[in-house]
Amino acid sequence: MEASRPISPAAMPSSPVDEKIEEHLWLIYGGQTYRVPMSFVRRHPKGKELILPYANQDMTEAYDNAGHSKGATRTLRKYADATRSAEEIEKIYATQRAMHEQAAWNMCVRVGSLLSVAAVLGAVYVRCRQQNS
Ligand code: HEM
Repeated sequence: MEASRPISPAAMPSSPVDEKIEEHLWLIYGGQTYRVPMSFVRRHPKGKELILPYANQDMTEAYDNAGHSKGATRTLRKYADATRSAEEIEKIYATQRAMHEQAAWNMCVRVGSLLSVAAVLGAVYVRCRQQNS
C-alpha cells in the first residue's frame, strides 16, 4: 500500500469538474467502475484518507495490497456502476490533473512576477537613497 500518496485533485472540495464529489467518488477496480458514496468513504474502517487519493483512478493494486476481506469486496461490488466507463473516469481525472497543474503553474508565475516587481522597486529605492546622500 502507498502510505503517502498525495491527495487526488479529484477529491479536493473545490474540484470544478465533478460537483457531486461531496456525495460519491468514482473508483476503478479491475477495469470496472464503482460509484462509492461519500457516506461509506467517511466510514471506511481505516479512514477516508486511504481512499480519497484514488478518486477517479484505478485503485486495484492498493485495494488488493490492503488485504481486504471477502466482506469488504462484497461491499465494493454493491457500488458497481457501469454508467461511466473506466476510460471516461480516467479522462476526467486527466482533465482535473491538468487543470490543477495549470493552476499551480499560474500561481508560480504570479508569485515570480510579484517578486520581480518588488526587486526592481527595491533597486530603484536603494539607488535613489544613494543619490540623495
Ligand atoms: C485504494 C483504496 C483503499 C485502501 C488503500 C484501503 C485500505 C484498507 C485497509 C488498510 C484496511 C484494513 C485492513 C485490515 O488490516 O483489516 C481496510 C479495511 C476495510 N476496507 Fe478498505 N481500502 C480501500 C478502499 C476500500 C473500498 C472502496 C471499500 C468498499 C467499498 C473498502 C472496504 C473496507 C472494509 C469493509 C474494511 C474492513 C476490513 C475488511 O473487511 O477487510 N475499502 N481498507
